[in-house]
Amino acid sequence: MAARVVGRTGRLAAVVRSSAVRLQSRLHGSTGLRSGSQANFFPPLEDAMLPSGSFNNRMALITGGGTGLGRAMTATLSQLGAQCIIASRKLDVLQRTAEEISSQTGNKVHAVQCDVRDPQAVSQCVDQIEALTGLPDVIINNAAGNFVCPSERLSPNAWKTITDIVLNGTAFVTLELGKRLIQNQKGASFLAITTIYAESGSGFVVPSASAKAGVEALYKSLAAEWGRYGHRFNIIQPGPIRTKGAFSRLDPTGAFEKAMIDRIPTGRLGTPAEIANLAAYVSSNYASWMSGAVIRFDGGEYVSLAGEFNELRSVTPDQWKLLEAMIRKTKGS
Ligand SMILES: CCCCCCCCC/C=C\C=C\C(=O)SCCNC(=O)CCNC(=O)[C@H](O)C(C)(C)COP(=O)(O)OP(=O)(O)OC[C@H]1O[C@@H](n2cnc3c(N)ncnc32)[C@H](O)[C@@H]1OP(=O)(O)O
Ligand SMILES: NC(=O)C1=CN([C@@H]2O[C@H](COP(=O)(O)OP(=O)(O)OC[C@H]3O[C@@H](n4cnc5c(N)ncnc54)[C@H](OP(=O)(O)O)[C@@H]3O)[C@@H](O)[C@H]2O)C=CC1
Repeated sequence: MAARVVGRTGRLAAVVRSSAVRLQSRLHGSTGLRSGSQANFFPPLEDAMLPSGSFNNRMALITGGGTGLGRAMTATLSQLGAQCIIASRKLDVLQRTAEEISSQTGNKVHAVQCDVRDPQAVSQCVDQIEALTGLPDVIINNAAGNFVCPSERLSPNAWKTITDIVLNGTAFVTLELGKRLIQNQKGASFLAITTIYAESGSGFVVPSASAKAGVEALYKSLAAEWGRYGHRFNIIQPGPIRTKGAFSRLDPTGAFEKAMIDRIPTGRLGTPAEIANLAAYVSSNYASWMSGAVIRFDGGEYVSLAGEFNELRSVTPDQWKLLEAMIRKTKGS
C-alpha cells in the first residue's frame, strides 16, 4: 500500500517536474541540466514564483539582458507585468531577445545599445530610457566580462577590460541613474549580480574577483547612503549556472564540469529561471525591507569548498568504524 502511494506520488512529481521543465524551456531556452544523484532531492521549480501582475506599471532596466541570466531575469519580470529595457553592446542580440520575450508575455521589451565601460554612452543610454519609458523602478546590473587566465599572462589591457566592464560599468550605470532618480525624487531597487568568489577571491579569474568585490563594496556603501532617497541596494552571488557566455570562457573544454557538480551539495547546477525568481523577489515590493543584503545562491558550493573536513563525505560506513575505533583508542595527548 505504502509502496503504491510512494509510486503514485513519484509519478506525479515526475509529471509536475517535466511540465515545469517544458514551461522553462519555452520561456528561457533549454535548462541544460546535468546532475549527481542527490539532485533528485532538489528539482528546480521554474515557473514564476510571484503573483502575476507583481510588476504591473513598473519599468525595469537589465544590463546584459540579451543573453544568459540577464535574459532569464528579463523574461520573468516581463511575465510578471514589467516593461523591460535591456542594454548591452550587441544590438542585434538585444533586439532578437526583446522580440521573443515581448511576443511570449505581451509586455513591451525595449532594446538599447550601450557599452557600460563608456560613461558618455551610459548617459546617452539613460536619455534614451527616459524618453522610452521614464526612469526605471528596477535596475539590475548584470553585464559582465570574464575569462580564466593565469595572472602572469594578463596584459594591462586584459585587466582593464574586465574591471572596466564589471566595476566601472556597474558604477557608471548606478551613479547616472541614481543621480537622475534623486533629482526626480523617485525611489528604485538596485540589484548587482556578483559571484561567490567575490567574497573568497579566486585564482585564475583575478580581475573578475577584484572587480566583483568592488561592486559589493559599492552596493553595500550605497545601501547605507541612499536609503534616504528611497533606493534599495542588494547583491546576489550566483554559483554555477550554465550559460554560453560563462561556460565558454571559464570551462571551454568542459573538463571541470563534473568535478564542479560533485562538490555542490545539491548535486546540480542552478538554472537561469531559479535565479530569475530570486532577482524578481529582491526587486519587488515584497522585499521593500531588504537593503544591503548579500544573497549567496549556489546550491551550497561555497560552504562545501570552504570546510576543510568536507572531503570526509567519501569515507564509507565501514571505514568510519575503523576510524572511530582508532580515535577512541587514543589516550592522553
Ligand atoms: C571550474 C569550472 C568552471 C565552469 C563554469 C563556472 C561557472 C561559475 C562562474 C562564476 C562567475 C562568472 C562570472 C562571469 O562574469 S561569467 C560572464 C562571462 N561573459 C562574458 O565574458 C561576456 C562578455 N565577454 C566578452 O565580450 C569578452 O570575452 C571580453 C574579452 C571580456 C571583452 O571583449 P572585448 O572588449 O572585445 O575585448 P578584447 O577581445 O579586445 O580583449 C581585451 C584584452 O583582453 C585580452 N584577452 C581577451 N581574452 C583573453 C584570454 N582568454 N586570456 C588572456 N587575455 C585575454 C585581450 O588580448 C586584450 O588585451 P590586449 O589588448 O593586451 O591583447
Ligand atoms: N553563469 C554563471 O554561472 C554565473 C554568472 N555570474 C554573473 O551573472 C551575470 C550574467 O552572466 P551570464 O549570463 O552567465 O553570462 P553572459 O555572457 O550571457 O552575460 C554577460 C552579458 O554582459 C553583456 N556585456 C558584456 N560586456 C558589456 C559591456 N561592455 N557593456 C554592456 N554589456 C556588456 C553581454 O552582452 P553584449 O555582448 O551584447 O555586450 C552579455 O549579455 C554576470 O554578472 C556574471 O558575472 C556569476 C556567477 C556565476
